[in-house]
Amino acid sequence: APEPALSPPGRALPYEAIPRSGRSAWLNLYRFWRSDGFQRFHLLMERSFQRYGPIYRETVGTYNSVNVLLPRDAAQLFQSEGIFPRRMGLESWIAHRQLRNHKCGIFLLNGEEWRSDRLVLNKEVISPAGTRKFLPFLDAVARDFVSLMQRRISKNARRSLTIDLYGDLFRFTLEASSYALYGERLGLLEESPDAESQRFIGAVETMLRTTLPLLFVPPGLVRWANARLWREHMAAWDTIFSHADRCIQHIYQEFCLGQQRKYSGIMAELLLQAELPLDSIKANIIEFTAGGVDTTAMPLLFTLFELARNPGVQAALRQEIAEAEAQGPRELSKVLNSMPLLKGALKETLRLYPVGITVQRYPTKDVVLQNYCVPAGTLCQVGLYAMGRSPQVFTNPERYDPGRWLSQEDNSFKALAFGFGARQCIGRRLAETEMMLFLMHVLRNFRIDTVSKADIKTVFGFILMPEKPPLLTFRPLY
Ligand code: HEC
Ligand SMILES: C[C@@H](NS(C)(=O)=O)c1cncc(N2C(=O)c3ccc(Cl)cc3C2(C)C)c1
Repeated sequence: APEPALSPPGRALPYEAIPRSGRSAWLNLYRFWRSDGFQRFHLLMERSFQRYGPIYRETVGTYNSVNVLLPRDAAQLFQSEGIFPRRMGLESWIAHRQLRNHKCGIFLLNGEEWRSDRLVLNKEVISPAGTRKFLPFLDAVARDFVSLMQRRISKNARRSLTIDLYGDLFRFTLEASSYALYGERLGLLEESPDAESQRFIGAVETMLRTTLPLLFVPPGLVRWANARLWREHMAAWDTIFSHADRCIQHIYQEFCLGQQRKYSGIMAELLLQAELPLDSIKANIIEFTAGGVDTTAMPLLFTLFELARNPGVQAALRQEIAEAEAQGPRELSKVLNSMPLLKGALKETLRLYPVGITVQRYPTKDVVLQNYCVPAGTLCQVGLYAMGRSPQVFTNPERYDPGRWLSQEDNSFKALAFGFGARQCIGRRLAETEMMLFLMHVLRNFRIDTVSKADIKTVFGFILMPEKPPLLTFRPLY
């Protein structure tokens, strides 16, 4: 076969020369729809990288994307994101906001509108100062979770507890994020959790599940083709908004009555600062409330499972926690910063189970990826799931080894689970501290075991989740 046409040195190959997955866009869409391809989107991407190499182009229906998986290509892509980084829009979510005449939060906004809201929100939600203020709230909820488990264990003679933690983890993350956001306990970790909040958790799950088939198809078509799915999607959104409205009303009422001076959560700080109009505060708080449940519960479940099937790692973490405690009572943020192995465990979990399976950008100027010229405005995606399991990027990728993140090797652009730069996940510090505190208190009080050592199958349901939740056993250490 003739040698592939190599471009003269220094000249990038044309865009059209990028390897393509599947010829016909519409046949791809049909195949996706039929084979439930959306649920296995991350696995299909991994296989495409194995077939076509570190860059390929795919067209599914009206959606066209250039996909990369190597850190240096991610770095190249982020260098050309401009000052208003942009991701793929979520038409069905925007359609709901327009239909109900709600403002959009920063996830759905773009350009100047996004930037002005984001800069105000950063101060309370992701800055070190903001994080230090809501940290104690998350610590209180993590301690309550341990008490809940101890109460349950004391109720059975075997002094251990084997349960499907799914529901409890959703209650924990909603309780924790709501306390940080509203300064109010929902009481989800008590014996009889509040029914309305349970309905909210269900609505977030339904909304995320019904978002999936809406991702790649214009909402107008879906409303006609599958009215029931559309109605279910809208009803879930309405439940989410009415729950958040209730919480916001409580705060707003108290805020108008008298300005208490001590910190009482992110929402109160935003009202006090008055740098955002109330309807913008509401739109963003709703995104944080709904976006703070499944996104953080799933990595906790995956971490507990990996620690259960890697007892050596679990013991090393318990040792690090004990040493951190032995240094005497200190400010919580200092305690968390003295547990690098626990931070590495979270990175390991998000490497193998990235909640958001890709990071997307539209480059604002032509960019060269893998020596191909990609024109400005082309949707580009970094395949996080494929990157995290690629032997080209990580040695022994299948091994759950938190220590790999502490070594001297260059890990830049390898830990992208929260995205990158000015548009990275604004909930990053909330999620990280919530997970660190949860694991610190749980590992200090219990040993985690699991019968099944087999890999968990994952499905993509707008967030990456287990096909079947693993059964875990909690044994008290004392
Ligand atoms: C409290 C809310 C909240 C939590 C908790 C949260 N997120 Fe996010 N996340 C957001 C919002 C809001 C955005 C959109 C930010 C923007 O567009 O400015 C976002 C965006 C992202 C993005 C896209 C970033 C980019 O560069 O495009 C990724 C990836 C992400 N989150 C990952 C995660 C992971 C992983 C977790 C948990 C382990 C998580 N998020 C938990 C609110 C949250
Ligand atoms: C899974 C990952 N997808 S991503 C952003 O990487 O493509 C992700 C990361 N961080 C936050 C989210 N959110 C949700 O889950 C969610 C629910 C309801 C609303 Cl109103 C807003 C949200 C956001 C977008 C905050 C989702």
